[in-house]
Amino acid sequence: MKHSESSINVIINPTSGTKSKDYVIKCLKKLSREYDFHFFYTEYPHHATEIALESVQRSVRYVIVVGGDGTINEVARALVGTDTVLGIIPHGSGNGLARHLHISMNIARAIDIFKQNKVQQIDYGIANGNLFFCTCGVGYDAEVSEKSLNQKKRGIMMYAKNMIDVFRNFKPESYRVTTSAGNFDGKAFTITCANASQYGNNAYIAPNADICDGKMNISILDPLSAVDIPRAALQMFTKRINDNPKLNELICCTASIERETDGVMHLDGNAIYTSKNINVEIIHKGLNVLVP
Ligand SMILES: Nc1ncnc2c1ncn2[C@@H]1O[C@H](COP(=O)(O)OP(=O)(O)OP(=O)(O)O)[C@@H](O)[C@H]1O
Repeated sequence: MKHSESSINVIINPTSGTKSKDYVIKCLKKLSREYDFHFFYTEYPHHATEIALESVQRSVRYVIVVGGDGTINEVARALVGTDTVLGIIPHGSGNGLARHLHISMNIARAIDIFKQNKVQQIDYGIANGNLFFCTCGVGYDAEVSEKSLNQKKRGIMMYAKNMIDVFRNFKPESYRVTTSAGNFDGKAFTITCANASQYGNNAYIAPNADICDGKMNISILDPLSAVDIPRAALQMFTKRINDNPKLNELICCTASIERETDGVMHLDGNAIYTSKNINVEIIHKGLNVLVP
């Protein structure tokens, strides 16, 4: 790995999203007289973390991700608490963090971020030792993420199919959520700890979440039946989910979620298995990110 403090490491996940990465590489290569880009292609899950860790060790100033929220998570977890700055060229299926930060989905405009060099410190979350930057949660969303694990096909159509398949057999679990802002006790469709306001694709689960306030917005949806889904979906895409009478919101820095058994949890849309008790906390302004 060739590095210097002025170099910019670009980590490309060739499998993220549904579009070819050729155009973005071509655009970046056009700028190679002005910027000292070094390109790295991920070859397997978590490879991005290894490349990012090595970049930090070598004091690389910027690490740019060409990928989606999963790749961003793998890179950003190596950058937290360091001076290395994360750049995002959105190329995933949902691009929740990029959308929250108003980074353009237009590649040429997203690349313009280098020229402005505006750096913002953002918060991130830790759930049972696992980092997240957008959202983490349990319940329906986590089960949909679990179904998407190891599926080769990506994109919104695949995700929509998984959502329908999971909904058919979904049984809400009972939870106890304890926070300094209040508690929740009962069955829930989904519990989402939102550092950013959306899951991706402009589906806003916590429209008022502020990524720099040192807090998370925990959105808890009571059990939903099939007739409740169209309204809840419409409200998510129009930033009005807080109008839904089945939504409970707790805004806090730390939370404990207790459920009936160990099970699945998602972090930025990627499912992992964890214990029945989940401790979540927000770390204030722990990551430097290039923003428009
Ligand atoms: N070469 C590779 N082969 C298979 N999987 C990979 C490879 N490189 C990275 N990955 C995995 O691909 C996963 C998905 O990437 P990513 O989340 O960026 O795309 P996405 O799911 O399409 O977008 P989004 O998360 O925004 O919806 C990551 O979790 C990462 O571990």
